[in-house]
Amino acid sequence: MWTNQSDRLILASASPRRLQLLEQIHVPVEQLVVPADGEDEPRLSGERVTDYVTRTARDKLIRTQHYWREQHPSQPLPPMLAADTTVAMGQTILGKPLDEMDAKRILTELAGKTHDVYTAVVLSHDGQLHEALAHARVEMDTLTEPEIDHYVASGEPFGKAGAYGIQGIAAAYVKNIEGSYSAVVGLPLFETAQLLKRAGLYV
Ligand SMILES: Cc1cn([C@H]2C[C@H](O)[C@@H](COP(=O)(O)OP(=O)(O)OP(=O)(O)O)O2)c(=O)[nH]c1=O
Repeated sequence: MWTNQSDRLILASASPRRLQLLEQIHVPVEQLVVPADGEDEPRLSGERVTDYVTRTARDKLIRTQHYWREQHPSQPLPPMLAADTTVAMGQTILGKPLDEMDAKRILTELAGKTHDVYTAVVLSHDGQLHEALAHARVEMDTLTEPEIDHYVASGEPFGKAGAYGIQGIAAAYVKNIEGSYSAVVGLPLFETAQLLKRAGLYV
């Protein structure tokens, strides 16, 4: 249950999935989308996947805090949450597909193998930053070329890390998952609730 009667949570994200997931656990939430290019953040050289995903979530939060302060110069900052979801095979990141060819390349890489999905969540409240990292292992079925072509033509892979949506058609291709399902969809609900509780915003 949300404890803060005066403030809603500002969701620093354009993702409709993250909004839905927060609503699922009854967090009163308002989305604030800072104009961005929608492309993946560049990775620093030698940066570990877990560091990359955490840094990216933190950057999204800080960018949105700046934007909010510009719009509301004399008001205190409300609680704000950002997240980043990254799909990886070992230390190789399989980002959002750039086009159809790229989506096919990514799906060919994932087919018949197990990969990692990491979602980092960052929450700011009362001048403090709370962070969590959730992980899942996802086993993808083998996929034929016509299956991949058909899936890419559905449009579902676009705007999604790893070029698939487990909450959509891709559920038919996911053989097994270990770890947080909601982390794969974009926001790990258990870890998010823990962060909100730690900040005194949720009981
Ligand atoms: C693997 C997987 C990813 N995704 C989505 C979750 C994220 O929205 C997206 C990963 O991109 P992100 O960069 O984490 O998020 P985003 O660009 O959608 O939103 P924002 O940066 O504004 O918060 O991929 C699914 O919806 N289902 C899946 O199964």
